[in-house]
Amino acid sequence: MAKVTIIGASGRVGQFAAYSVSQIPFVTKIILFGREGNEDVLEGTKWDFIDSFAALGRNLKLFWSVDPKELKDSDIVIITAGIPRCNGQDRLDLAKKNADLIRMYAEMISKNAPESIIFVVSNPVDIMTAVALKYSGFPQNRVFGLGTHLDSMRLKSFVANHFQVHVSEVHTRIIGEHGNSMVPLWSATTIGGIQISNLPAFASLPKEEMVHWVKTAGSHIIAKSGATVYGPGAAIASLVKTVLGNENRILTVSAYIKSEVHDIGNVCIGVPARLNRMGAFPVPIRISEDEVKKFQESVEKIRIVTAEVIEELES
Ligand SMILES: NC(=O)c1ccc[n+]([C@@H]2O[C@H](COP(=O)([O-])OP(=O)(O)OC[C@H]3O[C@@H](n4cnc5c(N)ncnc54)[C@H](O)[C@@H]3O)[C@@H](O)[C@H]2O)c1
Ligand SMILES: O=C(O)C[C@H](O)C(=O)O
Repeated sequence: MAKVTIIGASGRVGQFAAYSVSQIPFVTKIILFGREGNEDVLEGTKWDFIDSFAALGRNLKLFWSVDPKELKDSDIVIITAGIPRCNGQDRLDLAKKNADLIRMYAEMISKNAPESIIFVVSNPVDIMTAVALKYSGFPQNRVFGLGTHLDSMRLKSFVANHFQVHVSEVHTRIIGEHGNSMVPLWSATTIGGIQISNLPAFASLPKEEMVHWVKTAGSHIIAKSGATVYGPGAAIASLVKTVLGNENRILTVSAYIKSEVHDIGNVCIGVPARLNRMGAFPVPIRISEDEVKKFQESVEKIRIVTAEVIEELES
């Protein structure tokens, strides 16, 4: 039995995330939360969802609201509200505009659902996670962001295709910024449990092209269809299932690190974390020298923008 609230439920990602979350068997209550003025969209979406539940034989309670009090007793609150980037923009261009909103929602969640877990999706997700952490006042494990989970899924799909294996045979991850400075961890990539560099086909793997595609996948999709929706929505639901199902899977989310990756820390960024009913717990890891260098660069980039955004919020 679990209650999930989606803030930004009138938006594209919020709607598909809500739909994907509604398919998790133990989710029994969903609140589609939106801002005043969007009541009609939320009302229409609610009834559309209820039709889908009838068709699929799902039995759960689903409401919409613009009243913060309805956040009460949420087990997890997903924040998808915020401006998305347009064709040609970088995710970091959204930082200052979305920070005010995330701050407002973090304070609202802290007041109305003080025991919940906050799951940030809005971009730039690493910085918005830091803003949500600061202004909710929640412990570090109870605030995390989608981070590089979606990027890791994108890479996984390419690797599985290249090796002609089912995606479940591929374990790979990308750490760092959900953006240009992301770092693929080939040292932590296995296929069928075998370290990828021990497979002869690794030599012909077009690694650079694959990573380039992962880095540009979001902008490519936005340029063609206007928004990324189904990838993020499904990725969000799989993390919600992992957390609420207390699965203790290790997935790559944006979380506050202290010193887990070669003593680099004091920032929210994409790292492998154990996810369970208490939230996200970064796993101490050791990676190759080259990967550490790139991760450090990614961290410093995010650290600077995070500091600028928080400074502006405080002024
Ligand atoms: N982390 C990821 O991997 C990932 C993936 C996809 C989208 N995103 C981000 O999610 C966010 C939403 O994307 P989308 O495509 O659903 O956008 P959208 O424009 O379809 O929806 C935006 C939502 O935010 C709400 N919103 C916008 N400004 C608001 C304000 N000032 N006050 C209150 N609510 C406001 C809207 O009402 C709507 O519900 C964007 O920031 C986007 O970049 C992140
Ligand atoms: O690329 C975007 O702006 C949306 C999202 O971060 C994504 O990677 O799909």
